[in-house]
Amino acid sequence: MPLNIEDYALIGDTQTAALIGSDGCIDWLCLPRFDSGACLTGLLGEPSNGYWSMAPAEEHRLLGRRYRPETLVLETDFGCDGGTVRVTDCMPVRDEHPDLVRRVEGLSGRVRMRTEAVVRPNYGDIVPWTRKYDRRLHFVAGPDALYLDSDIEFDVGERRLPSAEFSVGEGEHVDFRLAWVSPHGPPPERIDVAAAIERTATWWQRWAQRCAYDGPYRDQVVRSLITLKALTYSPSGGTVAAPTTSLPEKPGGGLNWDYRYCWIRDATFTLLALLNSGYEEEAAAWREWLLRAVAGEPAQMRIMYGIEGERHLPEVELDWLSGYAGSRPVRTGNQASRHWQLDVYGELMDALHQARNHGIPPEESVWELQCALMGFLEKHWRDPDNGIWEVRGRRRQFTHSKVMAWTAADRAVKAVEEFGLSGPVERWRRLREEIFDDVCENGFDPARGAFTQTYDSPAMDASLLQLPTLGFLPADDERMTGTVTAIREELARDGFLQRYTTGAGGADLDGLAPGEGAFLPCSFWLADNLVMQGRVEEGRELFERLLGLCNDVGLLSEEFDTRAGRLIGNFPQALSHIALINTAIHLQGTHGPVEQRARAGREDGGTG
Ligand SMILES: OC[C@H]1O[C@H](O[C@H]2O[C@H](CO)[C@@H](O)[C@H](O)[C@H]2O)[C@H](O)[C@@H](O)[C@@H]1O
Repeated sequence: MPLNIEDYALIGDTQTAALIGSDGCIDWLCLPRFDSGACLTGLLGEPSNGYWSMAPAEEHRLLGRRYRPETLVLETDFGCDGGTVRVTDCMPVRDEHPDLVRRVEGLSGRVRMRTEAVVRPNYGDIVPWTRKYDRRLHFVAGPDALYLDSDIEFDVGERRLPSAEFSVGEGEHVDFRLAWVSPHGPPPERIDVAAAIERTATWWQRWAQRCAYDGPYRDQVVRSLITLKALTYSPSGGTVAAPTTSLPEKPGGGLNWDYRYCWIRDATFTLLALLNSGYEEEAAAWREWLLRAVAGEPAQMRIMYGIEGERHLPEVELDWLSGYAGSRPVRTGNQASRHWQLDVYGELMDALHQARNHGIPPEESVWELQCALMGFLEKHWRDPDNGIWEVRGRRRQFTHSKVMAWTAADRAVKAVEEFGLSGPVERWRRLREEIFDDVCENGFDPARGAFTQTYDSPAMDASLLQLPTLGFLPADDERMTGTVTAIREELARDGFLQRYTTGAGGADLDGLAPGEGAFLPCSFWLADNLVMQGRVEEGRELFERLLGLCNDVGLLSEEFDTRAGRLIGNFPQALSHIALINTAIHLQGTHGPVEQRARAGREDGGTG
């Protein structure tokens, strides 16, 4: 039986990441980048696909685990008859070699430990050539070469399953370091593991200290910010949606996607969360990534890119992997990269508007790009699209997508009005009004008093909760209060929200089998709406219930299975943590991200 998804913790070096179970086992590690082939892939298959365990050899129990305060350095404590022991894990912030370090420390008594380092490059497909030089193991497989240095000797065995047993007494320690090198590079020098851990802890603490939020949810906000920072590929500034692929939306099912890419949508929300938490530098780096990625013909803009802005992300099934809890297929790449999703234009225009509002220094090419995008949008906003949820059925007239087209027009108008940029503002004003009228006429069901998912169906969609946040209508407009009521009636599961209805009717929309859980970002958006409607305590109550879904180290995945009471989907998921940060700031009553976006849309009666 695999561990539950919530039993994992994240470590990373802002270029890649690993997941460590509460049993001390690393079951997921991609080197050297987030999107590289994993060399430990037990998470998505069998132990033979790679893992690195570290735990007492005899019967034992988990005493607790935690991150060191405001860091991404993980401590896991185990107890057994012989005594207690701590395993400290982290990925040092990148210098010469991508690496992961582990320190085992005796806390009391004497504990016999066992470790197994089954390195299997290319997503667990390859048994590497393994050589041993005293306390160093060398694994080679094609483009991957890894070195495992330790204070003890491993026994490699004939089956190339390196393992070791050793004991630690109180005050003693045993160190390990796994480093990746390019196969033609020189072997890495040995390092001082204790110093690397301290340096890494200090780096994260300094970073976390810049957090401007000082409200009652600071611990959760800082953990979420650290998670976002860990998911941001530092050389380019692009943020991956999650560090994993194919953790299922429904255990045992086929809704398994690769999230190790940068979605314009998710990255835009990240930018807003960072800006509002005091991280202007990261926000500026993100904007640079964005400009590089989308450079070129607006018609060729993608909804997602690789971490360096790559466009070719073909979806492939890894048939040698049995999947997390049998959830097949395991996929790499993402077919959604070929989608037409209208909302990304609005998200991009909004993000650049917010960046200007925050004083991120202007760049000449930015406005040029925005004008080109507007030209494209003017011609195409009426086209059906795949929508914010990336449905794989036929393209539709999604109400949320049209509202995002309105957002693009609105922010273009504001760029001229508020920042003195030049453009055909009259034309954009007319466009904004035309889209507004179109949405109110075709995307609103007067009988139900609610906006609907598409122009041709009465179904509800939680993305419509974004309308007041974007400034399309005030939250207390009766069309919005009606929409919130209808969304809760149709999509609430134990108080949390699904994105849309799957199953009868829904399966047709998606072209995929039904069965997903409550989508956590949408549930935070519901809390935002309640707060904006003045129902602050109701909003807070929902927010605190959502905080209760965080695992023991403060992490959230994309969805929650309300029946099983488990986190599901890729993990940890940036969108969920972004929504957490935004709602926490919103609840604090400052002019947080939600209100700022809403004001941006409303102030001049932008509703046409
Ligand atoms: O559920 C089907 C879709 O799931 C993924 O999309 C979701 O994740 C994206 C990244 O966080 C998010 O931007 C999107 O709004 C979500 O619906 C997956 O990438 C798609 O391929 C898949 O169709």
